[in-house]
Amino acid sequence: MKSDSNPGRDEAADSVRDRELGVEQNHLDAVYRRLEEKIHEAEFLMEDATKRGQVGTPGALAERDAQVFRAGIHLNRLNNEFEDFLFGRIDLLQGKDGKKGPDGAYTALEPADGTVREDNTADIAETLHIGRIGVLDADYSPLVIDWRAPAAAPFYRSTPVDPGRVVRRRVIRSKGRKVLGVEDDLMRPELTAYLDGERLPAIGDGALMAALGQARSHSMRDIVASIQAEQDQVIRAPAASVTYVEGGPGTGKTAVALHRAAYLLYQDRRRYSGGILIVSPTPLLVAYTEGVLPSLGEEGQVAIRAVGSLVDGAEATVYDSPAVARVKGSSRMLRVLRKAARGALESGRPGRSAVQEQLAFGDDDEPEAGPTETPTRLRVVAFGRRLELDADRLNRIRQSALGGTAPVNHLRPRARKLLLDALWDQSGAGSRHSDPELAAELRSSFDEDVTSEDEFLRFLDAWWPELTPRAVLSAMSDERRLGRWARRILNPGEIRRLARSLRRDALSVHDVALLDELTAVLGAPARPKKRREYDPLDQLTGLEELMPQREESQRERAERLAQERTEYAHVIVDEAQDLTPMQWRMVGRRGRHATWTIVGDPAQSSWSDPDEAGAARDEALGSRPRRHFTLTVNYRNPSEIAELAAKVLALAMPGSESPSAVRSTGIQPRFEVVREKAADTVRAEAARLLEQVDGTVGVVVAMNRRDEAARWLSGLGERVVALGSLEAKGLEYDATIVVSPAEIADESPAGLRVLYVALTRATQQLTVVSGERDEPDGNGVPDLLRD
Ligand SMILES: Nc1ncnc2c1ncn2[C@@H]1O[C@H](COP(=O)(O)OP(=O)(O)OP(=O)(O)O)[C@@H](O)[C@H]1O
Repeated sequence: MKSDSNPGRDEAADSVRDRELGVEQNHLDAVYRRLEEKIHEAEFLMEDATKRGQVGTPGALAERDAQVFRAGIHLNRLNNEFEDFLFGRIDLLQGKDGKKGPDGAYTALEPADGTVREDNTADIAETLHIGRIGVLDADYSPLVIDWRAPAAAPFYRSTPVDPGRVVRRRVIRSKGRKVLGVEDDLMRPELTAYLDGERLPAIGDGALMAALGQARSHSMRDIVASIQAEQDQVIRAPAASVTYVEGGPGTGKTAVALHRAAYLLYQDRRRYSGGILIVSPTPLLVAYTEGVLPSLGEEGQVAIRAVGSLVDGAEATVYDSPAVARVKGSSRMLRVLRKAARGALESGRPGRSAVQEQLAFGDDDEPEAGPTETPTRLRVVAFGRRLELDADRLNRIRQSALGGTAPVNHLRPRARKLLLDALWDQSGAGSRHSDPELAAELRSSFDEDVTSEDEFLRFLDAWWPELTPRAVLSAMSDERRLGRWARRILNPGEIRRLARSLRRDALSVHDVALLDELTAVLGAPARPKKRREYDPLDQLTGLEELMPQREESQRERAERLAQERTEYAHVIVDEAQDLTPMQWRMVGRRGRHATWTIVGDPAQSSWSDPDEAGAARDEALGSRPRRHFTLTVNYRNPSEIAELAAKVLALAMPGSESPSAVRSTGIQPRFEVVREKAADTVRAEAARLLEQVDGTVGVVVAMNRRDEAARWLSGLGERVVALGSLEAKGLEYDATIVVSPAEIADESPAGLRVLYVALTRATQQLTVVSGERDEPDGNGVPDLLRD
């Protein structure tokens, strides 16, 4: 790791470094002066807009609104205290032509002929500073180029093999308004370049290594200052259709996906006002990645949701056993759910109202005991006559209504109409008038007569209740009934396990996809309309739609819109290899008209049947063309850890290649064997690692040991956490302890791939703790990790 206090640095180098820091400090000062001017401008605009509001004509009010909105966004972005707001700089040679882009920078990628002189010297023609958002000087020259602008691309794309116009790439580290350090990479090391007659120096050992060596916290950092060329290709890939990215552990897939969201918004904000959805496998990964987009200046338009929280109101964190998960995730469930939706209707009225059901997603909610008895007879009095439909007739009416293909809840009006037809026939009133107009009038008053009777309404509610997804799911917890609905689709063991798991209180991650499917099968119940705040101005002007609600800030408004959104303009799926077929259907419904970015690694898949999931994914994506990318460099694990993990990869997916690790630490993984109690061994090792690293320590255990492992670590502080194997997805720690590889590998048919995930979480140190089941050798190396 590079350090600013390298003792070997001589005085001359120190003075060059100080001078360069001074140069960057001057530039940063100029940027902040300009930002302050812009903030004042925005504040003035806001004030001016508020005054317009007092004029009160519809035109002035609409204009006020638009102005407040724009100025508000501007202020928000400028006031955001960005850590290292300005982070990069490139020094470039003269371009082939003299054309400039909208950001004031020259557009040519290649240098003009003759720019490099025969003695390998050249002059720097252009210097660009790169930052989180763009800032133009008062004369419209670029003070800072937004990292997503085309002019910033060479900062990421240029390599010594293909340098383009870039001579030197510099990463600037600052805190608040103070420049702390610079790291230079020379893209044309053979060249002696001059800037304003002075030789261009290079400081430091390179930005990437400096970034990778930093201690990890429980939040992911953006990589905007050190995005690598192959990653940049993905981030800036055109949004059309499907961008498909594969890469091994630590290749930056999650980081790239997040930066791509920010890039797409920058490129076409209007188009993505339809929202970007990022689907993440676990709430832990959501929490870990949540801060990255705000650090890039983006909030509001992007929703990061765990796959267990995609359905409104559901917040599932419970994991099913692998055997149950395999059933719930399989596309066979589709047929079971369709049968259950119709079957639940015949079983009778659910115990709670639709509104209660809507609210009944919380973890502590008891699922219902199941539907109450369905009525077998309808008796009403109409036109003074007693009318009655018996069980047989009712059954025929129900079958006829169900003959339609519409969602079950939407067939209720049809069933009601068929009931009324049958009662009308029985009443004999149809023969009273030959005049069609009079007959129609009579029929209409008959219908009114019947439908105003409490008896009829009660009957309809019980006989054709409005079903909610949750009610159907709880009806499926009855093994006998589920057996009927799942006959010849699931085997008896699967039916038993599925029914038992649905009797549990809390919703599991896999239940959420079932609920979503049921919403589609049943038809969405009408949402209660949200009441708007009363705004007297609405009454005056009639500009309801244009006026923002008075007490709602822009951020709240963006959040509310995001909450209400069910479809998105772009969908990004992280850890896509883990989505089950039923989850692909759920995610697919949210992006029916979207463009997509899908990132994943088949070697890390915890789903047992990748082909089945692949088919569901292809169905979700339809015939959209796909653009494939592969990321090849592991930025997380040092080579010592990557080599150990590669042994499991060879078992999990023979023949697949590991990404190459970009650095080595010289520290080999350690092997410990449980002597008496796992608790003591793991706790002692965790305490040791906490001493060794500045950042975090993760202890990964088989899923059924999660709670136990948390107890082992109690009192060791917040830097250390215990995780079930499936929860480790996507996360990283300075050091990890993987407890019993054999237990993790035996958890499910995908166990070896899950173990591969567990072994690739550490940025510095890894300890493997083995029990008896791991059959450790004399050095403590478990069977699965031996050569
Ligand atoms: N260009 C880069 N500069 C600095 N750090 C980087 C770069 N690319 C990736 N990293 C870091 O490498 C680590 C791994 O990145 P990330 O989690 O995005 O990888 P991943 O491919 O999603 O991994 P996994 O498949 O194991 O979940 C993170 O700490 C990330 O910040």
